[in-house]
Parts: sequence; structure tokens; C-alpha cells
Amino acid sequence: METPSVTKSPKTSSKQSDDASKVRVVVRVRPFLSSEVLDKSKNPICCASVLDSEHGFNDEVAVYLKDQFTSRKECYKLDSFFREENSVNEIFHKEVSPLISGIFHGCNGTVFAYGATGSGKTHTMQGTDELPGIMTLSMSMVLDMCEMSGSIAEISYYEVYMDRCYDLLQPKDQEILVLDDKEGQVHLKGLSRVSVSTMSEFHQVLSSGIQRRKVAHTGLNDVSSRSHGVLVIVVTDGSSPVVNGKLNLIDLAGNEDNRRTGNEGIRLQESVKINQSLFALSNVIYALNNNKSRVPYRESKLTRILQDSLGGNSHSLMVACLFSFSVPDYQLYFFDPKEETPKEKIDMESKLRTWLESKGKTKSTQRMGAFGSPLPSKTPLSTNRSVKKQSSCQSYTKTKGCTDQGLADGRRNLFKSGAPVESSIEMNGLVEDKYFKEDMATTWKASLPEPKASFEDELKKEKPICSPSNNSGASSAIRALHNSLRKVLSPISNNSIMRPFEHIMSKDPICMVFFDPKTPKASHVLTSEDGEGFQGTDTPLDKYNIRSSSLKSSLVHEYLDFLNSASKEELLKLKGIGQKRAEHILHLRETTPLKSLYDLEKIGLSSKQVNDLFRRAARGIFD
Ligand SMILES: Nc1ncnc2c1ncn2[C@@H]1O[C@H](COP(=O)(O)OP(=O)(O)OP(=O)(O)O)[C@@H](O)[C@H]1O
Repeated sequence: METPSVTKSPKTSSKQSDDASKVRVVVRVRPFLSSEVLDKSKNPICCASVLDSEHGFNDEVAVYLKDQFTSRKECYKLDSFFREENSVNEIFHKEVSPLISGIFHGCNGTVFAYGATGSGKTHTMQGTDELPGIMTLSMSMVLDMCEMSGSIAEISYYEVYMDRCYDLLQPKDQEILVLDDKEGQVHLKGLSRVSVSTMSEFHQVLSSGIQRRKVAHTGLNDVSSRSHGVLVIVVTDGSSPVVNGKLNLIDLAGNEDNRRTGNEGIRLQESVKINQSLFALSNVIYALNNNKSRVPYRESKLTRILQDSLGGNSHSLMVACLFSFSVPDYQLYFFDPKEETPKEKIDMESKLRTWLESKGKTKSTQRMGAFGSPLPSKTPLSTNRSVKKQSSCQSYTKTKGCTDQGLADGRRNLFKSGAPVESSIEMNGLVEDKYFKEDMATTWKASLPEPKASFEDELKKEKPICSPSNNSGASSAIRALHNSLRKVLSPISNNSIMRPFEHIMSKDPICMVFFDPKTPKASHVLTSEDGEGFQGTDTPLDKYNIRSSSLKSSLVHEYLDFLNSASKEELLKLKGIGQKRAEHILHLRETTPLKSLYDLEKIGLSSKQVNDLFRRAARGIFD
């Protein structure tokens, strides 16, 4: 059962392999399910469409994403586009079958479904009994080819959960060690490999693995994959254990925006790991598709494991799953407009301006003045998420065998102190590099070119967004989709992550973290019409407390405005913001403007660091 540690090394030198190393990017749009909107009065709005005028050029396609609620209009060049009415079969025949031929000729192949939670990744990869997914279709073709060539097919099935790898074909929760040999080849120590010669054997083995995969109910998906599931189909010639080639079929866990999922505790930790590893994957794809000399495989367990299947002479396909529609309840980006206290806002602006000017940061102040708040001001139309998943118990649908508490209990040991940091274990000459740091975000790459181009801009230029000679447009699209999937097309849940002092400052989530429990319990916005009166509070201390609370609130607001609108140079001039942080902030705000100081945690800062950062900025005012 154990995987022999022998694979052919990917070849990397030829021009051909340069092209092969690029990741082909196709989009699959999933249909709107009638079960998804409870309020039928809210009609879905199409938000992904194809620009026919661009279609057919070098087989690429321009996809136009729009969102009526945010006037977002973007256009991305992709390798192919599959509409709602296109079946998995079509994707398989056009995109996947060429990769399968390759594994019989020494090339590895990788197909992964990428997208926001609920966008149809599992549906595409795993499928159902009635609508077989890419995994089943691939296995069927591999078996046919084995029969013709006398080769043997074997499968492994594992999941990467919280940056640990588990064998799904073992009855027990068997952790697999990821080890490097002296040549830098990665080995999955102890991973099962099961010989498969018929489709019924395959179904049996795969469904037992699917039962073990970790899924859970989240605020955005009733049965959400909490791990990346990797099915590996290995082909050998039958006479030796040397692997001819292998095909990785990956159902990635979905991007999640935790202000919408309402994830807490374990779900939140899972989600952080999911997002980090997806980000690492997007960095790898970006590096491959832009011929970067360094490909950052080692930034997550997932990319490290896939090192020999992404790049080199491996052929990779990313199926980016999108919602084609958008309905008011699903829209992102909406939150209650923050009530302003204009007088104090102006005061704080002028204070900040004075401070910045004193530091020679006049551009920042102009920008702050000119931009005002970049934050959207629409109010959510509904506070409830209305997605309902069809509950099917078919063998190939996600099962809830290990959901919620069950999953939490089963994995409790994993969450005590996070992954080990910078230690290594040696075993049979193989080294497990436990490099992974809790805050992967601190390793975010510095120069991520922004792929976004407005639709209008692109039309003005009247030329393809990416050069047809390389696939950088596709890699840009990956980044854009990484953003887009989260930013525009994911369902919305207004559940935000509850913070320690939220109950105290629930009217102003922006500043909740900075209010100590001892700040006055009365509402902090108690100004009368002229902004001066204080209802129900008379003592000087009450007034002082209320004023200072409002002041803090305004300052936080100003600070966030600044972070959302300042240039990199301007950000660098603030205390506590260096090159890396500035770049991370710029990247982050492209996805979602910062609404709360807590959003800074998404760039890898702890709440203490966020606190310190703000305090340093605030202190600067009085320097
Ligand atoms: N092309 C499709 N046609 C019909 N139904 C679909 C399609 N794609 C997805 N669905 C349905 O949408 C729901 C969500 O799909 P799925 O579970 O595959 O999403 P996911 O991207 O895997 O989510 P997560 O990342 O949370 O695991 C399911 O009920 C699925 O059956």
C-alpha cells in the first residue's frame, strides 16, 4: 500500500517545458440555483459574461465581470470560458484529456478547482452519481489507456487540512509526513496507493475517502470543504515501481471572507489556513506564468507537495469557479455607513494633517482631503444569507460525516499551538522541514503587479489585456479572480467576527478594539444637533470620556481612510509601516478596503501589532 518514493524528475530546461510550466486558466461559471434565494423578489443579476468580440483569439477569451452594486467592471483574458450550460464533460474533453495522455509519457498533470466557497469546485471535481466530475471522467480515461498500453493505475487520496496532510484512504486519521530527499524531491511518507483496475473499484475507494474528508457547515456553505482534497492517479508500466506520470486532481477548499462566513474558533483557524495556502498557490502560479526565476513552492504545505506537479514539464490547469450571478443578498462590500461626527472628524483631519505636514507628508494630507472616505456607503439589503445547499446523500457529494463538533473534536489536538515553527525532523535520510510559520502572510510577496484593469480602460486600449505569447494575462486573472471571487462573487453574510469589545461599541465596529473595557458604557455618539450636547450625562468625567471616545473613533476612521487611499510612499511615511507592510496593505485594500483595524490582521499582524501600529500613529500626532 505504501507509496514507493520513486518518480521521474520533471525536466525543466527546454523551451517547450517553459511553456508547459505555465498554468492554463479556464473559468467555469456555475448556474444560479432556484433554491438559493428565499426572497424571490430579488432577481439575480448576471455578473460574468463573455466579450464576444475578443472571443476566439488564440483560443483565449475575454471575460467581463460586472457588478451593478459597486459599478465594478473588469475584463480578464483567460484561456477558456465555460458557461452555466456547459457540462463538466465539455471541460474534461477540451481541457483535461490532453493532460491524461501526458501522464503516459512521463509528464505530470495537475487540475485544480479554485474559487470562492460555494462556487462549484466540488461539483466540478468530484461531481455526483448522476453528473460525474473530472475525477471520475479522468479515471475512466486512464483505465481505458491502461488497458491499451498494459500500464497499471493506482490512486492515492489525501487532504491538506490546516497545513497537515492526511491519508483519506486509511481508516484511521493517518497523518502523512512531507519529506524532502537530498535532491530536493518531496515525498509523502506513508501515503497509501491503491491499485485500481475497474471503475467500480475506483468508486468504492474514492467514496470511502470522500466520507473521511473534512467538511463542515459554515455561514456560506452548508457543506463546505475545510481541506484541499487531492486525488492522485499514478501510472506505472507494471514491471517496476517507477512512476511514469501522475495526475493530481484537486478540489481546493474555497476562499472565505470571514466577515461574511461568521467563522469563529476552529472554523476561523481553518479559514485562515485555507486562505493562506490559496494565496501561496496563487503566488506559485504567478511566478510560473511570468517566468520568475524563483517559484515560491515552499510557502505552504500544499504548494510544497505539488512542487513536482506544478511547473517543470508538468501541465497544469486551473478551473476557476465563479458565480455567474449576483443577487442583492449575495453582494459583498456593503456595510452600514458609519455615522459621522462631522465636527470631530474635521478636527481630527486637521490634527492629522498638521502632524503629517510636520513630518513633510503633505501629499498624504492632500490625498486624505481629496479622497474623503473611500469606503462604500451602501447598506446591506438583507442581513441574512439565503444560500441553501441541496442536501444530497449521494456517494459523491460531500458528506457531513465529520462536521462541526465531530470535526472539531477529531482535530482538537491540532489547534493547541498551531504548526511547529522552524524545526525539522530527520527520518531515513529525509527531512521534514517544518518551515511553516503561523503568519504566512508575513511572507507575502513584495511585488504583486495589480492585474486589474477597468473594462473601459481596456476597451480604450483596444488590445488584449495580456500578450498572447505568454500566459501572464491568465496569471493576472488568477490574482484578479482570487480577489474577484472574494470581492464580488461570493455570497454575503453580514456576520462579522465578534471582537472582545464589540458588545460595548457595537455602533462603531471600526473602533471597537481600541476601547478599553473601562471606557464609558454609554453610547459614544451622543452629540446633539449642534454636536455639543450630551444627553443624560452631566459630569465633567462623563463628558470627557465621551469626547475622548469619539475622538478615538474619529482618529481610527481617519487612519483607515488614510490606509485605504494613500500611495505606497505615503504609507511608508507612517510610523510602523515598512516596505512589506505597505505592500501588503496596498494588496489587501484592492480586495476589500479596510473597514476596521482588525482587517490589518489579514496581512499577518496580530491584534497586538495592529494595536501598536495604530497607537504609534496616534502618538505621532502629539510628537
Ligand atoms: N454547475 C453546477 N450545476 C448545478 N449545481 C451546482 C453547480 N456547481 C455547483 N452547484 C451546487 O452548488 C452548491 C455549492 O457547490 P460546491 O459544494 O461544489 O461548492 P464549493 O466551491 O466546493 O464550496 P466549498 O469551497 O465551500 O467547499 C452545491 O449544492 C452544488 O451542488
